[in-house]
Amino acid sequence: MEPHPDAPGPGSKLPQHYEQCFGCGDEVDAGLHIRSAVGDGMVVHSTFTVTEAHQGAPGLAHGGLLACAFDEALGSTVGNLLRRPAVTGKLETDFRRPVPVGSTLHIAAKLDGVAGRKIYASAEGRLDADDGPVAVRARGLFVSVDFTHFTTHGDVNALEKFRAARKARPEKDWDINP
Ligand SMILES: CCCCC/C=C\C/C=C\C/C=C\C/C=C\CCCC(=O)SCCNC(=O)CCNC(=O)[C@H](O)C(C)(C)COP(=O)(O)OP(=O)(O)OC[C@H]1O[C@@H](n2cnc3c(N)ncnc32)[C@H](O)[C@@H]1OP(=O)(O)O
Repeated sequence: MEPHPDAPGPGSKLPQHYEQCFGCGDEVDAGLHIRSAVGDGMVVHSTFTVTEAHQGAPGLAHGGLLACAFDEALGSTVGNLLRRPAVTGKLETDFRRPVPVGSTLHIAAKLDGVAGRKIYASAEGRLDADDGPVAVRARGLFVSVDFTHFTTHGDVNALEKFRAARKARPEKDWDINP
C-alpha cells in the first residue's frame, strides 16, 4: 500500500483538520490538542498531553478520552495518507497502563489495509517518549464516505466555513465540493 500521490511527505507537520474538533482543534479549550506529523511509509505520529481537564480518576486520564485520542490519531492517518473522507465504524482500545495527568502519549498509527470502502488502521501509544512503555493500543475500522455524509448529517453552514478555510490553505487540498 502506498500513500496517495498528493499526501504530505514524511516529516510534514499536519495542521488541525477543523478548529472546533475535540481531538485537534485550537478553539476547544478543554480539547485534546493533538499534534500530528507524517512518518515513514503509512505511519503518522501524534502526541497528546494529558491535562487536568482529561481526568477520570484523580490524576489519571479518562479511558474514553484516551479512546478519543486514538480515534483522532487513526482518523488523521486515514484522512491525510489516503486523502479521502472516512468515518470511524469501529474502534477497539486496549488500556495496558494508567496514563497520568502531565504525561504525553506518543502515538504511532499506521494504515494496515483497504478493502473496498473499509479502511483498517492500528496504533500504539507510549508514555512520554517514542520508545516509552506501551500504555494503550487501538485498532480502527474506518468507512469511506462521500462528502454528502457531512452535508446530510452535519451543520451545513459550519461545513461551508470549514470548506472555505481549507481552500485558503497554501497546500493542495482534497476536492471538498458539497
Ligand atoms: C471528520 C472529517 C470532516 C471532513 C473531512 C475533511 C477533511 C479532513 C482531513 C483529514 C482528516 C483528519 C483527521 C480526522 C480525525 C478524526 C476523525 C474522527 C472520525 C470520527 O470520529 S467520525 C464520527 C463517528 N462515526 C460515525 O459517526 C459513523 C456513523 N456511521 C455511519 O454513518 C454508517 O454506519 C457508515 C457510514 C459507517 C456505514 O454506513 P453505510 O450505509 O454507508 O455503509 P455500510 O453499512 O454498507 O458499510 C460499508 C462497509 O463497512 C462495513 N461496516 C460498517 N460499519 C461497520 C462496523 N461498525 N463494524 C464492521 N464493519 C462495518 C459494512 O459491513 C460494509 O462492509 P462490506 O462492504 O464488506 O459489506
